[in-house]
Amino acid sequence: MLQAEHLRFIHPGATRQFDLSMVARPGEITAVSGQSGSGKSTLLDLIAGFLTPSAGRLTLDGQDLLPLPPEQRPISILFQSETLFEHLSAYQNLELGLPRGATDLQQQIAAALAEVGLPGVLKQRADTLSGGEKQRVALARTLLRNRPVLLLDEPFSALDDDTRGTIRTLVKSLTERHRWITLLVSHHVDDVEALATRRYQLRDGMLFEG
Ligand SMILES: Nc1ncnc2c1ncn2[C@@H]1O[C@H](COP(=O)(O)OP(=O)(O)OP(=O)(O)O)[C@@H](O)[C@H]1O
Repeated sequence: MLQAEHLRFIHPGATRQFDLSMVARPGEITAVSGQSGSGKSTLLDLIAGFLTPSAGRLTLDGQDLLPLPPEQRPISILFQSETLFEHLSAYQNLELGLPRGATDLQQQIAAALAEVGLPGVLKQRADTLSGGEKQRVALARTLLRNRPVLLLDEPFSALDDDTRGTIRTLVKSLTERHRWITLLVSHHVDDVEALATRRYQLRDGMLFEG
């Protein structure tokens, strides 16, 4: 279980204090909605380690995450537009950041691409993939890195309606199958309706469940 307890933060020069508490459980998608400027990105940045709270606790199954720098946190992030290196192939993008020299790396990467419904794109350059295909490659990267927390920051916004539906279904099934703790930040009510097991509203610097 991922648990934030009274994470406090004030942006430099701002007056509003955030005081954020929530839980997110394995195999579930926890949705956070709120108006523009309510603090959704601030919450994700605190969890990912890009911002440091002035007080509070952040734990994963009891382990304190706050001392860890972003790259050591057991967290993957999926953004609206995927951050693949466009001039590299799907395989090369997936290989980056994985331990070198593993004998079965190629099989692992092929298996991850097959699991996200993209067999056969190993050698294809990222700039020749569609938006939905790039999101699938990014989900394959999450599978390969095997990090238990997935942060989704408006991940479906740039996709057309059909692709949006299929990527949503894929995120839900991967979350359930791999027991990911998935946190979804979205303006879109239909994304939240389709995916969320648990919901929070961000208002006045605080999270309210329901
Ligand atoms: N670097 C910063 N310095 C000062 N204030 C900031 C900074 N970043 C964000 N804020 C303020 O903190 C508040 C929350 O911003 P945040 O980006 O987290 O909201 P959000 O809910 O993600 O908004 P949106 O949905 O528009 O992306 C806003 O009032 C914003 O102006």
